[in-house]
Amino acid sequence: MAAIEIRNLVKSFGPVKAVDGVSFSVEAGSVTGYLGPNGAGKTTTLRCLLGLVTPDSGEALVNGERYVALSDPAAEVGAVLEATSFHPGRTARNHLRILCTAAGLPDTRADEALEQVGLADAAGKRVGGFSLGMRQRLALASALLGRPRVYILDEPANGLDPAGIEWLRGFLRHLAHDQGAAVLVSSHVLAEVERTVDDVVIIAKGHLVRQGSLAELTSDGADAVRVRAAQAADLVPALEAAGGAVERVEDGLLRVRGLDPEAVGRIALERRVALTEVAQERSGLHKVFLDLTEGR
Ligand SMILES: Nc1ncnc2c1ncn2[C@@H]1O[C@H](COP(=O)(O)OP(=O)(O)OP(=O)(O)O)[C@@H](O)[C@H]1O
Repeated sequence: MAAIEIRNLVKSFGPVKAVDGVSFSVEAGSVTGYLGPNGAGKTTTLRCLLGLVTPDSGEALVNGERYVALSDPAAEVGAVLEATSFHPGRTARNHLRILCTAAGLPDTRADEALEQVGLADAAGKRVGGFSLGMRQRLALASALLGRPRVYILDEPANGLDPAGIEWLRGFLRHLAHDQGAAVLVSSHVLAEVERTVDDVVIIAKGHLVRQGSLAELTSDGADAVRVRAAQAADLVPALEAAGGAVERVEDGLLRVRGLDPEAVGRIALERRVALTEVAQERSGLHKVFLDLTEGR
């Protein structure tokens, strides 16, 4: 049984099909990035998983159950949703203690969770004065309270500075790889999660576009360099001698695998061939995501 399972999920809001037949699963011990442009349907999917939205059809299951059927939700799944609201007058510690009480957890979990997210020093401060990044950490602390093994995080990197994003990366990987948790993390910025995730699910306009492992996403080996030159044919022997696999796309246009643009440029210079174009072509999931998000 997968820790998180989405099966043929469909949800419309009036005429808008927010999620239209999406299926994927997340296993324990791995971080899955749920990626897509703004409005793709990511938040709706996650809200279905957390029982906040009722699907029109299909299923969104945590540990094989619908969220509403979980007997002790705080101990099974931790969530960070977009735009979590906090009472501004409450301290971080009190905010978490209230959640502990509601979930039947000891108060001591509040300080432990604050420590885990690096907010121990701010435990007694009012949340109203917190930066967006601190609020994100506090939201994450609330997800940790019941020590669940499944995490559903909607854009958790929002508002974090580069150091915060680096910290979050290490933290999510630790949860999954060292503690065996299943982590599903949404983002509309590929670069944010690229070094965090093991697997990737990409959606756009409510449809699943691609899913695969990170290895497939970043399969540099399959990336190619586009080379355009009037005398492109003169370059072929030298490119091949340097280890490139050359495809002749059309007269004056080559696609070279196994060499980077810099190496191609150096060879062209040595051969005195004037290039009119030299560009990295992305393949696989990387290209799919860029095609979906470019210009947005
Ligand atoms: N409660 C709602 N009422 C009406 N339309 C909604 C509602 N929630 C979502 N939508 C619409 O459903 C579509 C998918 O939205 P969703 O928030 O799931 O996308 P997303 O991928 O999370 O986007 P973002 O990255 O901007 O958060 C959008 O067109 C959105 O406007």
